[in-house]
Amino acid sequence: MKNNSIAVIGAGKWGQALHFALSQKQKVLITSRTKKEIENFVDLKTALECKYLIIAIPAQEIRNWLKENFVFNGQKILVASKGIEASSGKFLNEIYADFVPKKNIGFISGPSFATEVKQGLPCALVINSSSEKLFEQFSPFFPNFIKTYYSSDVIGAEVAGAYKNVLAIASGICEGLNLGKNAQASLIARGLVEMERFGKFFGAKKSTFLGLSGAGDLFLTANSTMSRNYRVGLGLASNKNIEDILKELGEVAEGIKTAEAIYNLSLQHNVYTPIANEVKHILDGKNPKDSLKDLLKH
Ligand SMILES: NC(=O)C1=CN([C@@H]2O[C@H](COP(=O)(O)OP(=O)(O)OC[C@H]3O[C@@H](n4cnc5c(N)ncnc54)[C@H](OP(=O)(O)O)[C@@H]3O)[C@@H](O)[C@H]2O)C=CC1
Ligand SMILES: O=C(CO)COP(=O)(O)O
Repeated sequence: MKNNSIAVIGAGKWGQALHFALSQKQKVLITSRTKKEIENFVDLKTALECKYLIIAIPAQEIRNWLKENFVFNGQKILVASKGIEASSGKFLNEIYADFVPKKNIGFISGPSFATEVKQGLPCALVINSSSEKLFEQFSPFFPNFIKTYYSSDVIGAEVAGAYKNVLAIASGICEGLNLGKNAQASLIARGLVEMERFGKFFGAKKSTFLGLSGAGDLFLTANSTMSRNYRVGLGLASNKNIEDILKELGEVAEGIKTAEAIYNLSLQHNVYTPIANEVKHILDGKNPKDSLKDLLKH
């Protein structure tokens, strides 16, 4: 393994933005499923030989990708994905735990649209890991326009990053139905309470939901057409079917599968998650106006 070598795995929107950002300070390799014309693009084998890896592939694909491609040989890893595996209800840290020791892995969270990061606009991110040393190792790789914070609340950051995608779909629906800014602010505020309730059940800290990973990323994503999940919500409000919405989007919208995961987990553990449940029902074909009536019921 080469000392201080870094590679990004997954050259989608976020992988490419992180590659751009980290390349400001040092040479960073990048690889992906599909070969791309990007500087320092290498094959997967070469990337896996790096000491530091940043993995940016969709949450639902991670387990298979790890099974088929990954061999642990001491690498330090940052996970850039945000989602919960729908087929199992597992959080990403649980999936990675079968392949990588906990002290070798961290999870990125916080408000960070790839498009803005790729323009070098300022942003703040959290590196969540049981190991503060891992944060200290990765932090110097980030450019001056990204401020990094450390948190040990891995589960809190994971729940926040995944849940806000579902709430962004809900917020897009709210906007698409022209329900007004009062309704949208209420939805986002209640959504924050809901994600905290869900997170606390799994051991998350309240403070995580009030910071960058929770309120920060939620306010960003649930308020902007730059969010893919928000755009899914807009499409659902105009009665488009989900296949057409996804074809138009051409990129991942993690909130779709995460809504299913939250719905199942909340049923299993009896956690009250009314907004996420309605998003799941709308994705399954319920009329959004009926969902609204159900959410407003006393
Ligand atoms: N975009 C953003 O602003 C942010 C995104 N994220 C999160 O990062 C993750 C990735 O998002 P993003 O990059 O935007 O998504 P994109 O849809 O832009 O790209 C996803 C990438 O994942 C790769 N991929 C898909 N399926 C597989 C698979 N089975 N095996 C290996 N690679 C696969 C694809 O590679 P290829 O193109 O080579 O086929 C594709 O480039 C998501 O979890 C998202 O929530 C987090 C913060 C910000
Ligand atoms: O996570 C993101 C910003 O922090 C990106 O959100 P979308 O996937 O909805 O575009």
